[in-house]
Amino acid sequence: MKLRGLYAITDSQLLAGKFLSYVEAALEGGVTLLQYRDKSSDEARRLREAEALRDLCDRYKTQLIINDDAELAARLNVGVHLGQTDGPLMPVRALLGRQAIIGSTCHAQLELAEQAAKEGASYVAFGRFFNSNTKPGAPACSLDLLDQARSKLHLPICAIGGITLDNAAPLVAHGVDLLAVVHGLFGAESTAEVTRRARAFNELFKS
Ligand SMILES: Cc1ncc(COP(=O)(O)OP(=O)(O)O)c(N)n1
Ligand SMILES: Cc1nc(C(=O)O)sc1CCOP(=O)(O)O
Ligand SMILES: [Mg+2]
Repeated sequence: MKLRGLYAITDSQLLAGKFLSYVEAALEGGVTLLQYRDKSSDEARRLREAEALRDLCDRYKTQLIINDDAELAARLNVGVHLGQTDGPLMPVRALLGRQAIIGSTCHAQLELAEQAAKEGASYVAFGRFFNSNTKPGAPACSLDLLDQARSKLHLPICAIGGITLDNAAPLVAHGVDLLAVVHGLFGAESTAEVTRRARAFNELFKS
């Protein structure tokens, strides 16, 4: 499966009271990957929500990725996204199998991406590219790094951090395969606007 297009990421606070309706609206507009990102330790709710997302993703033929939690990903037979403090990648690859999608946060460091590629990552994520409401403290990353990454790496490149429809086009022009977005997608006022935004993000990959 080609990993290219919109990578929608959930946010439990932003989506409170409209979680599934907003996610479904995004899937309606087209989502290549959907990440369940919930930083709480409420295991029961996390399992319930992740199962609901898996069922929704099955209906829309979208791939579900769980943030941080390889055990939950294994339980649901879906992919996982790992940051630099979320544990080593290789045992997770062994746990989830060769086909599973495993993403790796590489901040603004090409060496981290080269290491992740060696260890079997399915995609590497660089960021943050713009100011992020969701994660204000994330280290900054430049378009120059994308050019270097594009020439050195042979796996999909994901960009994250403050991405909106107004600032995403240069990222795609610099070789990004996946646009990972929270507020720029789910910060919309209505489900119709979420769907419109998802479609518009995907349009950026067609020109
Ligand atoms: C697609 C994508 N890229 C980066 C991250 C950030 O992961 P991490 O550094 O582990 O931070 P948290 O998201 O866990 O707070 C991500 N989740 N997804
Ligand atoms: C979860 C996350 N990781 C980042 C990184 O730079 O590693 S930025 C980020 C938040 C992305 O949300 P928004 O689209 O609202 O800025
Ligand atoms: Mg993490």
